[in-house]
Amino acid sequence: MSSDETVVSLSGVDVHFESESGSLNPFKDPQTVRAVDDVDLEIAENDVIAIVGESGSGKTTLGKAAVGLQKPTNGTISYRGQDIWKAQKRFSNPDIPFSEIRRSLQIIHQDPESSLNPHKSVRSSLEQPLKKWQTSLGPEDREARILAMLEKVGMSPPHDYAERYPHQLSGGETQRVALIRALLMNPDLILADEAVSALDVSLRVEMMDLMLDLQDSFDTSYLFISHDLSNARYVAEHADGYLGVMYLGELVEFGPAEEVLQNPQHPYTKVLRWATPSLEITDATEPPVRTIDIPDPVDPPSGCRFHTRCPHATAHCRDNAPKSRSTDVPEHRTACYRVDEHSEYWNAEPLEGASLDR
Ligand SMILES: Nc1ncnc2c1ncn2[C@@H]1O[C@H](COP(=O)(O)OP(=O)(O)OP(=O)(O)O)[C@@H](O)[C@H]1O
Repeated sequence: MSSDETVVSLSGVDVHFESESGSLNPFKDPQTVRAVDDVDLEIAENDVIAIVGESGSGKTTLGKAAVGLQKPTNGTISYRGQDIWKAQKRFSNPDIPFSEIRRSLQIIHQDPESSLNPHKSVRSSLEQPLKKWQTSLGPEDREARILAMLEKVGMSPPHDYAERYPHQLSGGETQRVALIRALLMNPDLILADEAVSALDVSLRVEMMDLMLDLQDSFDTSYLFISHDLSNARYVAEHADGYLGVMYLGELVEFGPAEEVLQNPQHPYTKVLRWATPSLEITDATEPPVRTIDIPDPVDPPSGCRFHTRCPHATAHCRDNAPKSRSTDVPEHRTACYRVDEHSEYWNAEPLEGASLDR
């Protein structure tokens, strides 16, 4: 992590959901989806962390947990050392009040229209956070602040945009308003959940550049979630940030973005890299997996969850779940036995179709 102070810290976080199959069939036990399993993550001031993984790997659930919108089943989530969920309890008398935590942890969604009230003008939507959190600002200062922000994000003339309603904005403009709205709260962390995925490809880079540009002026951190490694990489590399890779609820690799991309240690990260043509790192035509089938998160494989697909899996991987461990590079960690030269992995029998080849 950077030397700045930690804003949000997740320690041993699980988020498990009871699936609804039990209600459809009362004789069947409800099943548990392990959306997030045993994740540790530290987000420091001014950090940019991009989390990437296939659909259903638990990215959104992890992000929501980090900003206090999803209660963990196990583990703790703290904001500047204050347990977020303890702060919510009545009579808990926390060091940091929950309202302050709520303000400091903001979210922008894939579909920003859902976070803007269709019956409110842009001005009115942006006034709300200022009225609530910047009570010293009078109406004129508020107006000046809003117009300056609209201008800053390229929505010019700002007076005209301030009058508009969400249906009069393009997708990119709506997303900019959602970003301004989050920033006006002066947050420490913004969860950007697939924030650029719905935009046209040409607008994505523009929006990501804008987010990074504003990060400097607002001193905020981003937890940027994407199923698309090119977007995650763009944001994390440009900010000199971190990249985390999720697979079936687990954070299987984490580290400085450039290091994770240039020197991936988890075989699943290599699959993602292979599947991202813009990276142009490999000319292999076949994906580096034994099977393309993704297991059911309700019933994940034993041991290492990637062992059913991994080209290097052994019986040791099938029978034992690897803990996240450090690689040779500072801050780079992965949940794969292959980084430990003393692991029993190296003496175990490769699974059918797999090999130990490095
Ligand atoms: N409220 C819920 N109740 C039951 N299961 C849930 C709930 N929210 C998420 N899940 C399940 O948890 C798993 C992880 O979901 P999550 O949305 O976090 O993944 P994701 O990586 O963000 O995927 P996507 O990009 O498709 O949203 C999925 O199997 C999903 O069906």
